[in-house]
Amino acid sequence: MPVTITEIEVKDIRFPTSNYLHGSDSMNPDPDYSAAYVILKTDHPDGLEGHGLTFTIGRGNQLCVEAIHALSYLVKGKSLESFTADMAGFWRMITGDSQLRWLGPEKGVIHLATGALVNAVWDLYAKVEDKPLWKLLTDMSPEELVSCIDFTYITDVLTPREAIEMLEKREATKADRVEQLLQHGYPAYTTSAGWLGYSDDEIRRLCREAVDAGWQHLKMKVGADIEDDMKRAQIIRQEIGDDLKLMMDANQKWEVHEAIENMKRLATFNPWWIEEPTSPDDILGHAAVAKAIAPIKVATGEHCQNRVVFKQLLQAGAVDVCQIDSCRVGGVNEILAILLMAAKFDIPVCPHAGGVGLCEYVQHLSMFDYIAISADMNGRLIEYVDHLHEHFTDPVRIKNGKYMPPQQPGYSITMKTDSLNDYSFPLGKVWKNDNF
Ligand SMILES: C[C@H](O)[C@@H](O)[C@@H](O)[C@H](O)C(=O)O
Repeated sequence: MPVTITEIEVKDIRFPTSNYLHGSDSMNPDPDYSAAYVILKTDHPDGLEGHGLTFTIGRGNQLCVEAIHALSYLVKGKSLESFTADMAGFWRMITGDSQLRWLGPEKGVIHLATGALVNAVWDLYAKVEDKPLWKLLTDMSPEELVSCIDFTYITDVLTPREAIEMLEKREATKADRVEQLLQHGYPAYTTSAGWLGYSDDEIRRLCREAVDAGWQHLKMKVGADIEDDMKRAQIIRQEIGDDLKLMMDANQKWEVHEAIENMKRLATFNPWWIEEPTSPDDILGHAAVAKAIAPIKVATGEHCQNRVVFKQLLQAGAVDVCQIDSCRVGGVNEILAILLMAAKFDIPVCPHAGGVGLCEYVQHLSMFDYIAISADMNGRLIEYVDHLHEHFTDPVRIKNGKYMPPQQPGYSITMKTDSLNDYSFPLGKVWKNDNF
């Protein structure tokens, strides 16, 4: 029975910094985590809806909400089947709209909005098929998966034929990896002990708690002040010992030469990777950093605009760890292209998840990557931050430092109705007494 998207609601959801207990990073000192949230209402007899969001911060959310409104005419009144029959065509229709394309193309606010809308369609698709998104993707044939991808501008590194061959290689053993995941989960790392702004005692306490909870990999923020970074790294190493992996994240703070100089100093604490050492647009800068600080790895991707920029990061040897972001690029379709390109270059994918709803989203992507593309969990981790999960109807489940596969149908991004009401900006109960 065809399912029609009858109405589209877009909400401006904001969580004041004081509502979740963490410090900050070198570029976002006071982030009100926010979601430009979209609901696709349908005529499905069970009232199924597609939900999607894009993670932004505070005031920026408003622009994203407006951009989703602007795109929604492309989806409203259409049937889900008209999209799923040609997923790549659906994606091209959204990103190629001649009235809106000029705003990007495929970058910035309009592409964040694309991510929210496209992911909402995938959420609806998975709910209609009664499967969690990772399983929906897993059950697709190589041809079906490849038919979801827009290969425009990437055929110099990946053709549809090659993508099908890569996926075919994994077909026979997919079921074993599903079993493995259901039993043991997917490895993760925590960012929660490493924010800026904690006292030394708090850092020690958070590190101890993280070690006791079974975390083997921890990430700390750097970039505000190198002396402070050295001091905090020393405290963290004292608490977690030499064997656990420590990652560092500069959130784009440094010039290329500063990144190299600072990482040569921080090397004494044996960091596994440095994340976003400089501008996310500076591919050659990342390549220079990677060359100068090896064997410390360079990780980036949470602000990478689209598959074309990912392609160049990979081609230039500028990235050792590919950090896809489920909302910044244009949703599941574009993520599939990036996962396949990363696999071709033999670069592990460790998704970015420090935001609202990102953990809920990216677990599906990493699990699918393992089952159908990489077939490997070595050196691959999903980021975990421990706040705001209580707002979701199907929050992530972590056991012994591992993500357990979600079981409910959809893309795990549906927020509770009370949360949507209370945190709506500016009239939800959390905001309504504030003066703006
Ligand atoms: C403002 C956010 O919390 C960022 O600090 C966060 O996304 C971060 O870059 C991360 O890697 O998790």
